[in-house]
Amino acid sequence: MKSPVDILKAVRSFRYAGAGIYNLFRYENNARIHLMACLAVVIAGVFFQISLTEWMLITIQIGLVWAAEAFNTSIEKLADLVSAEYHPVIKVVKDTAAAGVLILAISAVIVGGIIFIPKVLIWF
Ligand SMILES: Nc1ncnc2c1ncn2[C@@H]1O[C@H](COP(=O)(O)OP(=O)(O)OP(=O)(O)O)[C@@H](O)[C@H]1O
Repeated sequence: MKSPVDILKAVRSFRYAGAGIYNLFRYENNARIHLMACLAVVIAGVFFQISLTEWMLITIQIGLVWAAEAFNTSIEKLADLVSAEYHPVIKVVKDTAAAGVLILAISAVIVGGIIFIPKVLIWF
Protein backbone atom coordinates (compact mmCIF):
# COMPACT_ATOMS: atom_id res chain seq x y z
CA MET A 1 0.00 0.00 0.00
CA LYS A 2 1.28 3.45 -0.89
CA SER A 3 2.11 5.62 2.14
CA PRO A 4 -0.30 8.57 2.46
CA VAL A 5 2.68 10.82 3.19
CA ASP A 6 5.77 10.99 0.95
CA ILE A 7 8.50 11.82 3.48
CA LEU A 8 11.25 12.05 0.83
CA LYS A 9 9.21 14.55 -1.15
CA ALA A 10 8.68 16.61 2.02
CA VAL A 11 12.43 16.54 2.76
CA ARG A 12 13.15 17.69 -0.82
CA SER A 13 10.67 20.55 -0.40
CA PHE A 14 12.50 21.64 2.76
CA ARG A 15 15.79 21.60 0.80
CA TYR A 16 14.33 23.80 -1.96
CA ALA A 17 12.88 26.20 0.62
CA GLY A 18 16.27 26.26 2.38
CA ALA A 19 17.94 27.20 -0.92
CA GLY A 20 15.37 29.99 -1.26
CA ILE A 21 16.20 31.32 2.22
CA TYR A 22 19.94 31.16 1.43
CA ASN A 23 19.46 33.08 -1.85
CA LEU A 24 17.27 35.64 -0.11
CA PHE A 25 19.88 36.59 2.49
CA ARG A 26 22.86 36.07 0.17
CA TYR A 27 21.72 38.25 -2.72
CA GLU A 28 18.92 40.57 -1.55
CA ASN A 29 20.05 43.80 0.09
CA ASN A 30 16.71 44.51 1.79
CA ALA A 31 16.59 41.01 3.26
CA ARG A 32 20.06 41.56 4.74
CA ILE A 33 18.87 44.86 6.25
CA HIS A 34 15.91 43.01 7.81
CA LEU A 35 18.31 40.34 9.11
CA MET A 36 20.46 42.98 10.83
CA ALA A 37 17.35 44.68 12.26
CA CYS A 38 16.22 41.28 13.55
CA LEU A 39 19.59 40.68 15.25
CA ALA A 40 19.40 44.13 16.88
CA VAL A 41 15.87 43.37 18.16
CA VAL A 42 16.93 39.97 19.55
CA ILE A 43 19.91 41.56 21.34
CA ALA A 44 17.61 44.28 22.73
CA GLY A 45 15.10 41.60 23.80
CA VAL A 46 17.77 39.70 25.72
CA PHE A 47 19.15 42.93 27.23
CA PHE A 48 15.73 44.15 28.44
CA GLN A 49 14.62 40.63 29.44
CA ILE A 50 11.29 40.98 27.62
CA SER A 51 8.41 38.66 28.53
CA LEU A 52 7.37 35.46 26.76
CA THR A 53 4.39 37.23 25.20
CA GLU A 54 6.67 40.01 23.91
CA TRP A 55 9.03 37.39 22.40
CA MET A 56 6.06 35.78 20.69
CA LEU A 57 4.88 39.11 19.26
CA ILE A 58 8.38 39.92 18.01
CA THR A 59 8.80 36.44 16.49
CA ILE A 60 5.51 36.87 14.59
CA GLN A 61 6.58 40.30 13.33
CA ILE A 62 9.99 39.06 12.19
CA GLY A 63 8.42 36.06 10.45
CA LEU A 64 5.87 38.27 8.68
CA VAL A 65 8.51 40.72 7.40
CA TRP A 66 10.84 37.93 6.21
CA ALA A 67 8.00 36.07 4.51
CA ALA A 68 6.86 39.29 2.81
CA GLU A 69 10.44 39.92 1.68
CA ALA A 70 10.61 36.40 0.23
CA PHE A 71 7.31 36.82 -1.67
CA ASN A 72 8.41 40.27 -2.86
CA THR A 73 11.73 38.92 -4.16
CA SER A 74 9.94 36.05 -5.86
CA ILE A 75 7.51 38.45 -7.59
CA GLU A 76 10.41 40.70 -8.63
CA LYS A 77 12.29 37.80 -10.22
CA LEU A 78 9.21 36.62 -12.07
CA ALA A 79 8.49 40.18 -13.24
CA ASP A 80 12.08 40.51 -14.52
CA LEU A 81 11.60 37.31 -16.50
CA VAL A 82 8.26 38.44 -17.93
CA SER A 83 9.55 41.84 -18.99
CA ALA A 84 13.15 42.99 -18.77
CA GLU A 85 12.10 46.22 -20.53
CA TYR A 86 10.22 48.99 -18.75
CA HIS A 87 6.50 48.20 -18.58
CA PRO A 88 3.88 50.21 -16.66
CA VAL A 89 2.14 47.04 -15.42
CA ILE A 90 5.44 45.60 -14.14
CA LYS A 91 5.96 48.88 -12.30
CA VAL A 92 2.58 48.50 -10.55
CA VAL A 93 3.30 44.81 -9.79
CA LYS A 94 6.73 45.54 -8.26
CA ASP A 95 5.62 48.68 -6.41
CA THR A 96 2.61 46.86 -4.93
CA ALA A 97 4.72 43.88 -3.83
CA ALA A 98 7.19 46.29 -2.21
CA ALA A 99 4.25 48.05 -0.52
CA GLY A 100 3.34 44.73 1.13
CA VAL A 101 6.81 44.54 2.69
CA LEU A 102 6.68 48.17 3.78
CA ILE A 103 3.26 47.75 5.45
CA LEU A 104 4.50 44.78 7.49
CA ALA A 105 7.81 46.52 8.29
CA ILE A 106 5.88 49.56 9.63
CA SER A 107 3.72 47.23 11.73
CA ALA A 108 6.91 45.57 13.09
CA VAL A 109 8.40 48.96 13.97
CA ILE A 110 5.19 49.94 15.82
CA VAL A 111 5.15 46.68 17.79
CA GLY A 112 8.88 47.09 18.55
CA GLY A 113 8.26 50.67 19.67
CA ILE A 114 5.38 49.65 21.97
CA ILE A 115 7.60 46.97 23.57
CA PHE A 116 10.93 48.78 23.82
CA ILE A 117 10.22 52.53 24.14
CA PRO A 118 8.72 52.26 27.68
CA LYS A 119 11.71 50.12 28.74
CA VAL A 120 14.16 52.74 27.43
CA LEU A 121 12.18 55.66 28.91
CA ILE A 122 12.55 54.17 32.42
CA TRP A 123 16.20 55.28 32.27
CA PHE A 124 15.24 58.97 31.94
N1 LIG B 1 10.63 46.28 -15.90
C1 LIG B 1 10.19 47.32 -15.17
N2 LIG B 1 9.15 48.08 -15.61
C2 LIG B 1 8.71 49.11 -14.88
N3 LIG B 1 9.21 49.50 -13.70
C3 LIG B 1 10.22 48.80 -13.19
C4 LIG B 1 10.78 47.68 -13.90
N4 LIG B 1 11.78 47.17 -13.14
C5 LIG B 1 11.83 47.92 -12.03
N5 LIG B 1 10.92 48.91 -12.05
C6 LIG B 1 10.70 49.95 -11.01
O1 LIG B 1 11.86 50.03 -10.21
C7 LIG B 1 11.56 49.69 -8.84
C8 LIG B 1 12.69 48.87 -8.29
O2 LIG B 1 12.74 47.65 -9.00
P1 LIG B 1 13.85 46.54 -8.76
O3 LIG B 1 13.49 45.31 -9.48
O4 LIG B 1 15.18 47.14 -9.05
O5 LIG B 1 13.62 46.30 -7.23
P2 LIG B 1 14.56 46.48 -5.99
O6 LIG B 1 13.66 46.67 -4.82
O7 LIG B 1 15.58 47.53 -6.26
O8 LIG B 1 15.13 45.03 -5.88
P3 LIG B 1 16.54 44.38 -6.27
O9 LIG B 1 17.60 45.42 -6.01
O10 LIG B 1 16.57 43.25 -5.31
O11 LIG B 1 16.40 43.92 -7.69
C9 LIG B 1 10.23 48.93 -8.92
O12 LIG B 1 9.50 49.05 -7.70
C10 LIG B 1 9.54 49.63 -10.09
O13 LIG B 1 8.94 50.85 -9.69
